[in-house]
Amino acid sequence: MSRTEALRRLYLLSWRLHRGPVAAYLALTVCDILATGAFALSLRELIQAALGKHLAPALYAAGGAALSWTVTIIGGAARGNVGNLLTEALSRELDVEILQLIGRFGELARTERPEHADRTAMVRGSGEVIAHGIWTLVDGAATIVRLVVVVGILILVAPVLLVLVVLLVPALLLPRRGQRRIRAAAVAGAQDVRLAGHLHTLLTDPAPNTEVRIAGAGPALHARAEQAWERVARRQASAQWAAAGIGASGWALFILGYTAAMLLIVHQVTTGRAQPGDVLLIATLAGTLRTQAEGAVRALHRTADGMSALDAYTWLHREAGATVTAVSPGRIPERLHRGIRLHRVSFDYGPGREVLREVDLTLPAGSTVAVVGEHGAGKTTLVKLLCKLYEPTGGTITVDEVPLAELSTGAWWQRTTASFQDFARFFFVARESVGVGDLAALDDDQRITRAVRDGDAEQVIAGLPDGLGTRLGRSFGGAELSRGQWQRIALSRAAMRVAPLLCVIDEPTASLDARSEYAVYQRQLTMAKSLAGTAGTVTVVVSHRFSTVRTADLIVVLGNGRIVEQGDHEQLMALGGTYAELYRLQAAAYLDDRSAVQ
Ligand SMILES: Nc1ncnc2c1ncn2[C@@H]1O[C@H](COP(=O)(O)OP(=O)(O)OP(=O)(O)O)[C@@H](O)[C@H]1O
Repeated sequence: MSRTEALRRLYLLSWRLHRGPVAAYLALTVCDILATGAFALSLRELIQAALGKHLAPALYAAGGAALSWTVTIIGGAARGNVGNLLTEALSRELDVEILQLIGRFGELARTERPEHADRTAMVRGSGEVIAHGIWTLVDGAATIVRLVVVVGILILVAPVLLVLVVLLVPALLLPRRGQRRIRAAAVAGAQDVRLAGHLHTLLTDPAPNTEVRIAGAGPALHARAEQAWERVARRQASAQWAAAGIGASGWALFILGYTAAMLLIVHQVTTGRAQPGDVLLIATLAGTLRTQAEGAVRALHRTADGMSALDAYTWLHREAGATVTAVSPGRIPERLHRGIRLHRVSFDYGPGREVLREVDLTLPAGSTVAVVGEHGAGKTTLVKLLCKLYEPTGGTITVDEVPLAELSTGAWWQRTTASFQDFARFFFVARESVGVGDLAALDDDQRITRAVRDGDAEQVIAGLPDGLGTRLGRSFGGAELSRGQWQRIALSRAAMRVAPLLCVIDEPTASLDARSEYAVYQRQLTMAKSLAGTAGTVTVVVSHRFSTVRTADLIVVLGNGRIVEQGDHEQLMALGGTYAELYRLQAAAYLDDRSAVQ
């Protein structure tokens, strides 16, 4: 979508939303332009009639000037109010649309790129700036028409004053160059603004702030945030000064021209080639010219902000469009018959950051697969590839022999459930916090109750004052949960879908004690078995605790981006490799712990 298309679209949207106010705004704008011309002409008549001592024409001209002045003042105020109403209505629509567009980004790799994050941060919540810019643009156009009217009258009186109009051009155009500098400074500082925002979150959000306080890192983080803001302020200040200098040089030329024109008219009056009234008229009109030109420049400034946000909005449309129009000819099977296969799959987060290297792996339909390995081995990356959150940079993933890349991302997500270690906390009532796992079933209490059971969260819900109707999250006056309890809510959410083809549980029990972990895992296994019968679901569990995953059908050990070992528990123990060594180490540590307790 180009800028022109976006403008056209937004004006049409405003027209559809508020025909009456749009029509009123345009009518008031036309009246305002006419009133400006009428005022200047009435003034001229008034001066001529007064100098000629003609009372009646002087009175008519005075009436005309008063009327046009009234239209300018009252109409201007009304136009301001109607403009605000239009801006507010459009900004609400835009903010909703912007959120929807951001929500359409499928692949994480793209959204994680810093330049992508910067532009998204610029466009998020910018509905008001865009809407304001859209209506300021109309204002600017009206100001330019008013200028043309004033200029026309000026030239009628004294053609030599055309030079003033020529001198207005640099005065009007140079500030745009200054504005471009200011916009470039905003773009260059976007990363620092985000950094400062992140540091602000660390310093103010209760969860990270606890850690920050205990670590005594507060002052250092404050200093970093200050440095980031200082960099932003320095860039902006230098751009603002440069813009002010450029703008002032344009106006200096105009003032020189204005002084010369006045001297010329005075000279013409003294030599009898012009009337004394012309001096007054020209002084008034030149003043109006300057006011209108300044108005046009101000409108340009305000429009420039709106246009830079509009550019980010058109970029957002293009990015979201690219995601939506991706060809997805493959059909998602009703149930899995063969399973999911990785053929020489590689993935990197950027040049030189390869995390997975030529991984070959078969996840048979109906199986439970455990992925284990050291920190940073690539376990989460692997399951995110299966979830189609990233596209492999090499090789292919197939679902019953259909390449995953050919399946629509949205449709695949409809048949996927996932619970990650950095799970989300929805500060809604508990019913919604679970039900959001399958929006279509948000009102289905039976499904939600079953999901709560499958997520082993029955006790959590029972402990809440209004059960499933309790609001969660203290920041909204609701009940606060422990991390482990939030995690059970997340597991319940993941259990909402009826027949997923892929069920991912990444570190499902990291916040739970050993007994709870065992119970949850058993429950997940039972669920996996039942889903395997319903839809041939592949359940992938990522875990560091080998004791809990020993019953999985297949255990995959990742190391250095490759599969080091795979098989079931007995096979891997018999192999006597990494798995066997780590399993024995964990078991010994557990026994030591127990004997220490006894
Ligand atoms: N979004 C990202 N951008 C860039 N690099 C990333 C990103 N996510 C992970 N990595 C890098 O990829 C590597 C593998 O990370 P991944 O989270 O897949 O490991 P993991 O085995 O799940 O680790 P853990 O057991 O600690 O959760 C790490 O070195 C990490 O730094």
